[in-house]
Amino acid sequence: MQLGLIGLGRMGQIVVERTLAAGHDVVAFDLDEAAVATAAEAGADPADSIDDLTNQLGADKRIWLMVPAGEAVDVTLEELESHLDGDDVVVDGGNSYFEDSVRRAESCPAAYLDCGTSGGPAGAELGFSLMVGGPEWAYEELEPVFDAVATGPDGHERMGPAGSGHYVKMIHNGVEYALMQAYGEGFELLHEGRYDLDLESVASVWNNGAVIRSWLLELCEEAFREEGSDLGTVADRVEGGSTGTWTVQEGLEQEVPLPLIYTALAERFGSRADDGRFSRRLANRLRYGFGRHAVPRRE
Ligand SMILES: NC(=O)C1=CN([C@@H]2O[C@H](COP(=O)(O)OP(=O)(O)OC[C@H]3O[C@@H](n4cnc5c(N)ncnc54)[C@H](O)[C@@H]3O)[C@@H](O)[C@H]2O)C=CC1
Ligand SMILES: O=C(CO)[C@H](O)[C@H](O)COP(=O)(O)O
Repeated sequence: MQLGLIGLGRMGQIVVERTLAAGHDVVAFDLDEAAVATAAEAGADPADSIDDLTNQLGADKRIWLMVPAGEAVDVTLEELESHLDGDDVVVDGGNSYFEDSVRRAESCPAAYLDCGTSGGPAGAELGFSLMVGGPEWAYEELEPVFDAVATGPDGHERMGPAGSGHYVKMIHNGVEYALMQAYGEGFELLHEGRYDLDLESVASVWNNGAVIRSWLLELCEEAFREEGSDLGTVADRVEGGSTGTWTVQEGLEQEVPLPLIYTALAERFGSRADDGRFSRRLANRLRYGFGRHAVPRRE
């Protein structure tokens, strides 16, 4: 298959590499020329504009967007619009708000798949977990690419109609916030508590058979190994927050109580006051662990 890839940052480059490794062809475009050059070095055909990208794709275009959620997706779709018809498929693999995806699916001339992507840059080798919403025929058409980008055939699933992929990913992120908060509180108590503990050892022993073992806990272990038990210069400022906010808003609309997710979100907002909480410093470092997000540091 030939795939057009727009957005070649931390996540897009991985989609390029995994798609090429599975024997498909990739035409790659990004506003940043250096990112296009990196994709070309990996074996993709470079494009210098969206016009160029669509010209290089034949009929029945398959295009994957991996640009930041929000305006960049709308701008890209506007530019693509005149090149698309009903036999084409566009995948949005970013963290778009699900209602935006429903709107885009209605107005896009191509079949539109909203694809929640989990695993982050750190999960590149293993492959991602993909939660896909949209028309069944388009999902089936893209299955060879999903097989390549995901951990394999079990790493992707069609969730339902338009919006459902990004809806599931939004709630996944709410869960992610709450889990980070729970690990953060536990390690904060261990850090402030009665014993002088090596937190890397605690995380390591928990990761070997304990009920609470997980990838996030492996990232805690990595964070303590790389930063030290006191987390060194990692600041107590946790960035991000959009997907958690949407999850909490949806909980309110559906009248489903989400006290843990809400508290984790409130902690993030509270962290911007800078009062040194250990749990917030661990959450800050974990966002680097899974997402390669920048780590605010203390002076
Ligand atoms: N980093 C992570 O852990 C994860 C990120 N995501 C989502 O994937 C999407 C991409 O994330 P990252 O790769 O981390 O971001 P990134 O910031 O590393 O890369 C975004 C790329 O898009 C390019 N870009 C921006 N506007 C563009 C436009 N109009 N046309 C063409 N290229 C454009 C930028 O130049 C950049 O190379 C976002 O929606 C993000 O929320 C999803 C799961 C995990
Ligand atoms: O989707 C992700 C992980 O699953 C991204 O890393 C996302 O950026 C995390 O959300 P936030 O930026 O609000 O921490």
